[in-house]
Amino acid sequence: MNKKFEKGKMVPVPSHSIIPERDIDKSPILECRHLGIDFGGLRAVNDFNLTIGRTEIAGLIGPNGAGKTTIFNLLTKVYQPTRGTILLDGLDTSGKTTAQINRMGIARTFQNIRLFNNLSVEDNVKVGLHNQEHYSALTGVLRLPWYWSREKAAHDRAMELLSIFGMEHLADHAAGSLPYGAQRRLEIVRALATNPSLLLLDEPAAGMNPSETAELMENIVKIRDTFQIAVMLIEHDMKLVMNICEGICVLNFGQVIAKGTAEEIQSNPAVIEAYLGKQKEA
Ligand SMILES: Nc1ncnc2c1ncn2[C@@H]1O[C@H](COP(=O)(O)OP(=O)(O)OP(=O)(O)O)[C@@H](O)[C@H]1O
Repeated sequence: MNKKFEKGKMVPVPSHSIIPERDIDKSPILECRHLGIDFGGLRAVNDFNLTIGRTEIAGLIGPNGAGKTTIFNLLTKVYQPTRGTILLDGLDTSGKTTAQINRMGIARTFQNIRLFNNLSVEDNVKVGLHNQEHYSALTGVLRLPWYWSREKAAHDRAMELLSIFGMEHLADHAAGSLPYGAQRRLEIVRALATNPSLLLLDEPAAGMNPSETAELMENIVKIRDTFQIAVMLIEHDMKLVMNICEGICVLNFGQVIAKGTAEEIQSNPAVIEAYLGKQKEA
């Protein structure tokens, strides 16, 4: 039987639940084929192959410097690959820009929070929503009726998205004034506002306390279930990864050393030596 993470523990879910089986084989949302990038003489990522299902929560783990963030940068075209192909929903993303990739359906958060600190919480979300807006500059400058109806829709949508994390009451606050955990949640909301089919989260639990992390786990699953999207996350918090990721990929020195379920990964000797073993020593 499937299990899901709820109120701090794994619980069985009934068979009619929308929590999917791993759906990799049903036209994956993402496929990386022989992906690689060199920085001068350094092969930061090499022969990276990965397939992610449409509603899968996937984990990318590995020791510091293994190449995890570089893979996110490749997926979002911050870097163009030296080798290999990335297919998003079956479409080759070669030569696309970061903005084009976002419109194609990949949104991300960053290891170091990147909010507009002086803008309100609501306006930070609207920045993501405006990726979807199509009214002309003239409509905006002249404040034509169409503009106001779009602005009302944007406000309503921003509040709806903020409600995922129970943050509607913070809408008017400056983003920079929020506590750290709330800023991380706002980054996720802003990424969701761009309407992605694949959400990339770079260390979403970094700096969170255990109760915030437990709540985050529930919310990541809730986001996947509500929006029916795929989530790929980089995370050093093994409890989070092992509890909510259906598929886990382990990198070391830019190479995949293991792929599988939490159970398979935890008992893989190469992983224990390269990653979990090192954690135990620490
Ligand atoms: N723009 C760049 N120029 C040169 N080297 C880079 C660049 N970006 C990343 N690297 C190198 O590539 C390797 C992988 O770095 P990356 O940041 O992807 O690792 P990571 O697995 O995300 O690490 P961490 O868990 O510490 O965030 C490192 O050796 C890093 O120094």
